[in-house]
Amino acid sequence: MTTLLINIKELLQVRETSISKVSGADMKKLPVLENAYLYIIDDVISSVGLMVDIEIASADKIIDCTNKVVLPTWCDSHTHLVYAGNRAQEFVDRINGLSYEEIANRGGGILNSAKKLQETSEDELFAQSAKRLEEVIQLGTGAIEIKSGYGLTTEAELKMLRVAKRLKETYNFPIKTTFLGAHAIPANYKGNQDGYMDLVINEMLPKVAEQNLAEYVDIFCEKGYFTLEDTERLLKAAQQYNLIPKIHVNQFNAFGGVALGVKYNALSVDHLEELNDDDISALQNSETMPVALPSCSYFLSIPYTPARKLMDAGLPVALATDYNPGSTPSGNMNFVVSTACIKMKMTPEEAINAATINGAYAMGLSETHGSITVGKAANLIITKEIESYNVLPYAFGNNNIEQVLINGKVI
Ligand SMILES: N=CN[C@@H](CCC(=O)O)C(=O)O
Ligand SMILES: [Zn+2]
Repeated sequence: MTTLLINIKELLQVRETSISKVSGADMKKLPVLENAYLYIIDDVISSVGLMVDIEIASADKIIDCTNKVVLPTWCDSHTHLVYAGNRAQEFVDRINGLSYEEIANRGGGILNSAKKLQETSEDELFAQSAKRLEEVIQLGTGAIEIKSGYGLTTEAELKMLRVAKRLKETYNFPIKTTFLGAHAIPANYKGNQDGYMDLVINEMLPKVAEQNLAEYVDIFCEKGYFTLEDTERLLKAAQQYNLIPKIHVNQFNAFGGVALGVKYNALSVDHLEELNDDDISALQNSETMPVALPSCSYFLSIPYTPARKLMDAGLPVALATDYNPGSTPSGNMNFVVSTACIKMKMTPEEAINAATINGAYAMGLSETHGSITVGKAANLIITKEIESYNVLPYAFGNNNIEQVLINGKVI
């Protein structure tokens, strides 16, 4: 099957040679071909170029992209998309004055989602999650990471990861899975944090590895959740199973989680709403991707990750949704890109780099996704007719996507 996109007004993120990520001042550079074509054979990009140079005369399917922008699909490297029900009541409680922390202390928050998930059958959990996945694909997401962490018992954690695996198989879609058993201390372990860490490390972790259910390991390293000691214990134990860290750090407090992640070669450190100079120094000369989650900052009214500070220090930044029922009930990467521009003062070029190639890096997918490069997966967004790609972040809240192609097929 061959597909030819012609008359593309702007073809974004065209990289002749594959790069793994972009950092610092390079994030301002977004390579664009104007009046371009793109040719797909089966599920991969076969050639790209200017319309004036096109030599391909026919294809099984031709898509006219006059006045439209084409770009690689979004790479959403941080989600909790597999969850049960919602926490709309807590949203209302927050409007009425309770803080995220107060809600969690009353047994709401993550524990509320864990209770719901434990009571939900695997098939029902799959059905709810599949609906969310289908929705975000229509919004232009073409690769995604999914965490466990709303199970908090061995059985429920495994159930979440099995559901993520089934999504991957059912949709033939790039999904990376992360074991986040250390997301919160369940009520029956209150006052026995070490006991819960023992369960995570000695029972959950080996089963996750043995059943090949995750590639990454995560922990919510935060005051009131898990300490630096817990984090180090987990990351050390995970090494023997070759589970790579991608960790929640610095959401509310900065106390050394970033440096610890770097020490254990974390693929990414995520959140970073609070960030100090030591964190920046730790990230310099590391291969760890800082990941910002602006929709979470928006929803919880907490600070935005200082992306400018990171980029000015020569570092890369990736953008992701954090899709989850508590702090970010939205998997919309278009909103993330807009919010990064509007609130974090990222330029459209920086935000698009952060949401494509750098997101791919944060999932270990930059060899196959995240740019328009010959040989990479033909996962593409075709916009509606727009003046330029600047309109994507500018027209926040609008859906400017007309078509999404996954593995070369319009979905
Ligand atoms: N911060 C930790 N975990 C999630 C939110 C969890 C929840 O409130 O359900 C996050 O990344 O924001
Ligand atoms: Zn998260």
